[in-house]
Amino acid sequence: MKLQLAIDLLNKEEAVKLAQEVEDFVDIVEIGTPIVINEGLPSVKLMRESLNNAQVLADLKIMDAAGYEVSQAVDFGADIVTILGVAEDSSIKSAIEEAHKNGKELLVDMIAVQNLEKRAIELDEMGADYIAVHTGYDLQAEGQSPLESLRTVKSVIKNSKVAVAGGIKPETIKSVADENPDLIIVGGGIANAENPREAAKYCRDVIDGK
Ligand SMILES: O=C([C@H](O)CO)[C@H](O)[C@H](O)COP(=O)(O)O
Repeated sequence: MKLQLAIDLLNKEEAVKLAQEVEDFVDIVEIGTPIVINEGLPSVKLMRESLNNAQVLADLKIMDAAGYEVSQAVDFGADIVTILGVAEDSSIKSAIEEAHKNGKELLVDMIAVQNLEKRAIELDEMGADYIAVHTGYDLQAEGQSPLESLRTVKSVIKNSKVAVAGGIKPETIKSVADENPDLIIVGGGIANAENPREAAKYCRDVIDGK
């Protein structure tokens, strides 16, 4: 099981500082959508150049022109790029093809997908590397969590890895880890913690079963 730190609400220099502080405990560092919107792909490049071993995920949430967008993110140093599960099949397929051509991975974000089971089966067959169930900020504000969706998607896919995101905190990560996803994504639970390094270590220990 891998741990990803999602960084959303900082500028790129602050994001690098946070990532370096917790890099020992995380497998993947995400440059979140708000950072990409505010500062563009140079934020991905700066993160890639600033880390030692962690992979860098560019949370582009691609919807169209997918092959091109993936190629750009890869050129700027992304190891994993995200696309939305509600995108057209042709977009998903070209994104997968472009990522794999470059030895990189594609994560499909299931935010706003209505029929999770059906779409997860289709994405699995298309060859998505990760299928991520995700309760976004706006539904978190309504009290929703991604646990039930995680169970649904896990029960139907055969080849893709399953990721889970949305409001996961050190206090709740154990209940998520118990479902055995391949990747747990924690954003504010680490980034907004009083001591982010301690929060990241705690999450790592739970994932490692310590
Ligand atoms: O993808 C995200 C969200 O849509 C804002 O861009 C977050 O990175 C994701 O939800 C993880 O962050 P937390 O919910 O704060 O754990």
